[in-house]
Amino acid sequence: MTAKKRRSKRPALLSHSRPRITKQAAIPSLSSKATRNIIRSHHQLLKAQEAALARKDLSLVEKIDKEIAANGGLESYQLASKTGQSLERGGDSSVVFLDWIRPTLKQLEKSSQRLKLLEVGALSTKNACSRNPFIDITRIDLNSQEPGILQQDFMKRPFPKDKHDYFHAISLSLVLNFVPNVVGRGEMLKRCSSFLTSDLPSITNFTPYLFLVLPAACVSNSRYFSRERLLDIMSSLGYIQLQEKITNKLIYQLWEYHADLYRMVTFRKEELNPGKTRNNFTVILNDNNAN
Ligand SMILES: C[S@@+](CC[C@H](N)C(=O)[O-])C[C@H]1O[C@@H](n2cnc3c(N)ncnc32)[C@H](O)[C@@H]1O
Repeated sequence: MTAKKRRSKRPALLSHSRPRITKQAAIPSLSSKATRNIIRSHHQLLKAQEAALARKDLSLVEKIDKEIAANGGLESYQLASKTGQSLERGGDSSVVFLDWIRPTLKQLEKSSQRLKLLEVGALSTKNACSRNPFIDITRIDLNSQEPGILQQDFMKRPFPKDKHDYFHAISLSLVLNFVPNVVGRGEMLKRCSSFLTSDLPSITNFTPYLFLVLPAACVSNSRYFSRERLLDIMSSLGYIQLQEKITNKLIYQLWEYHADLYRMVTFRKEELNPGKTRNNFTVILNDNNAN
């Protein structure tokens, strides 16, 4: 009898992502292995830099800065992420969001109002949401790749001053996991609600949305995080989960924001799923009222 070759079961890595869900044109220049390596290495360097910063080791911070630049910096990371969105090995996550909010958009068809969407971490002006006539998108990114994307750090975006500065929905697709600082991730989630409004008169009792996409491994294979922990955090921030889709690589969620449900709770880093092969992804939420 011949011995069957056994495939070793590796734990899911955070850099593996993207299901096939779009007809977008392929960007064939990078192999999927190269794409994964660039994404993984960028995340690792940001994480190492964050740790060096916490230790006030400024020479290491500078050294890592140079290493990031030598690897092509944020631009090369964005190219790798875009490749992940291409037909060959990925998908445009906004297709999922669009599918979920179609009934809402249907209600806007007979009105002149549009669903105002803030897309944080936008890599393209041509995704499915951008092509929908009932959505009015504002796109921002730390490093803008196109004229239709405003170069802006969401964490520094000025808080709304009048009703035009609010949004009916925010998309955070593969952005939260990009934030290297675990407290910063909590701050990012908290900050979203300050930009959301339920003021959409054409729809009775409209409630604003948050569309969240993360690598599945963040919730399925982390020592310090889980779907339940994410649900607890989002509930404390006033969100109710409407939709969820989990693939081998990504978790997509649609949340509805209710300001009256907000009850700030502190969530610290704690071991939820022990295991040597797990990753360390987590989100810390501090009760500091710093919205
Ligand atoms: C992996 S890409 C994801 C892009 C796209 N949303 C997607 O789903 O494929 C992450 C993007 O988020 C951007 N980003 C991360 N933190 C941000 C912040 N605080 N403000 C604006 N953009 C941010 C990065 O510059 C990067 O282009």
